[in-house]
Amino acid sequence: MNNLDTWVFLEFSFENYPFSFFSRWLVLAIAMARFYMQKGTYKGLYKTIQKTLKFFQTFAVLEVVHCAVVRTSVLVTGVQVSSRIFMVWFITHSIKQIQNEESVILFLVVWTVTEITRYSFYTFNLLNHLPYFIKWARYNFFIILYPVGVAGELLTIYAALPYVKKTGIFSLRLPNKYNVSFDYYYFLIIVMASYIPLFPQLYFHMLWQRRKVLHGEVIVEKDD
Ligand SMILES: CCCCCCCCCCCCC[C@@H](O)CC(=O)SCCNC(=O)CCNC(=O)[C@H](O)C(C)(C)COP(=O)(O)OP(=O)(O)OC[C@H]1O[C@@H](n2cnc3c(N)ncnc32)[C@H](O)[C@@H]1OP(=O)(O)O
Repeated sequence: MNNLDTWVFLEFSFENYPFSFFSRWLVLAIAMARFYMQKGTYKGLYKTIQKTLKFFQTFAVLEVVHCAVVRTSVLVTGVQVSSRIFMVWFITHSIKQIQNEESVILFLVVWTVTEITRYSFYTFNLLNHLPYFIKWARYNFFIILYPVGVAGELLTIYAALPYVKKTGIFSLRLPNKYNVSFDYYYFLIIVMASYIPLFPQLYFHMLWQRRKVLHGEVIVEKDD
């Protein structure tokens, strides 16, 4: 195998990708911890880690592709991945004024802890040597981390609203040659509102998984 083949194998083979995702999020955690220890502040943290974050989180679309081979819901995974990609590219990347908000650091830390736990779970599971602590962490941490992460995301979108209104970013006003109008400000309000029906579905999905894995209960979930 040449270098490219090796890279493609490591990145895209089903057996290896949990480990590669685990190591990426670990790299991000180390970068965040180093930044905070050196500077003593979270201001500027996003700017320092943004390239790594965008690269890793964008690659998470592979998770939707991998739904073809793992026992997981494409709908749940799709909502989870698309909301994260939306946060990364259409909120924090695009609206620079909010990059130093505490809420950004909040969801970044929560995502990182979650993904390190989740991918270490998948990695050890595939190796058939799963330490109980990792299994326990996978199916307990989310109880707190999910709502905290969602709060971080919603507060960040909320903080972006005044800038979106002021700059008119991603909005299309009439008159224009397509004769259509689009207001990103109201779109963001709809996105925030959509957490109300969608988030409980993701949360209950995880609660069902928890009961199945930790307590051996078999639950038939209605799915796509
Ligand atoms: C265009 C604008 C869109 C805007 C949309 C706005 C609405 C959004 C509302 C919702 C927002 C969510 C926000 C979110 O970003 C917030 C956070 O994440 S905060 C941080 C806390 N988060 C979590 O804890 C996430 C927990 N949730 C999940 O992990 C997910 O539900 C999911 C990623 C889908 C994983 O669920 P899954 O069904 O896969 O459960 P399991 O992990 O138990 O796995 C089931 C079985 O599949 C095997 N598996 C799965 N993936 C892999 C893999 N990659 N490699 C190997 N094996 C894998 C796993 O081992 C299980 O197998 P088995 O049954 O044999 O044990």
